[in-house]
Amino acid sequence: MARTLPNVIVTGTPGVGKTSHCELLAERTGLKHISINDVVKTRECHEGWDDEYQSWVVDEDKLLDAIEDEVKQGGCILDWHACDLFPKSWIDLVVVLRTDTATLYDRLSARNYNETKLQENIDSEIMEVLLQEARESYDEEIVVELQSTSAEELDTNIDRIEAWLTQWKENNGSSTEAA
Ligand SMILES: Nc1ncnc2c1ncn2[C@@H]1O[C@H](COP(=O)(O)OP(=O)(O)OP(=O)(O)O)[C@@H](O)[C@H]1O
Repeated sequence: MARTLPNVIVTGTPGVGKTSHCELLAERTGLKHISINDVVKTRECHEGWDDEYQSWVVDEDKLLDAIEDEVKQGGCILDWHACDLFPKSWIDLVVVLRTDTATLYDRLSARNYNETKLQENIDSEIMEVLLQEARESYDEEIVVELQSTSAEELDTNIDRIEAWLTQWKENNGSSTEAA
């Protein structure tokens, strides 16, 4: 069944601004923000807690099962620091947020991340790990890289995604539906 609303992934290194973008985007468009971190925790899609990395060890099959019905209906914004596990057939746009190293360092330090976790995330951003993952997993025309260092960039990014959504609805014959 064709979706009448698209599904969007907002991804990037932890601290780059995914939650900030998804919350604003959901408010402005009516699309549903699905925080995968919350799903993993509340629906127990994990195999326990990793003390070194201070994060859950995710059970990807269980996670996909947990969100499949909802996502297949369309109109979801998937917010996570990984993207390659979501089937291509589910996804219409992949937004990869980026920021510079100094900004990311400040944001993650403010969260009191331990040294291992902080360094791993900084390295990941420098190596463009998420951007590569997105480009390898989805068609290049649906992958968009956006800067998220300033509040102005956040606003511009939301405007761009909103404009893309309007266009998607026109192209898919759902422009008269409520967002
Ligand atoms: N474009 C931006 N301009 C200014 N501040 C930003 C921007 N994006 C994010 N921030 C700030 O950076 C911090 C981290 O943002 P946020 O929680 O949205 O990141 P995240 O990518 O969702 O992190 P995580 O993956 O850990 O959930 C917050 O304090 C937020 O206000």
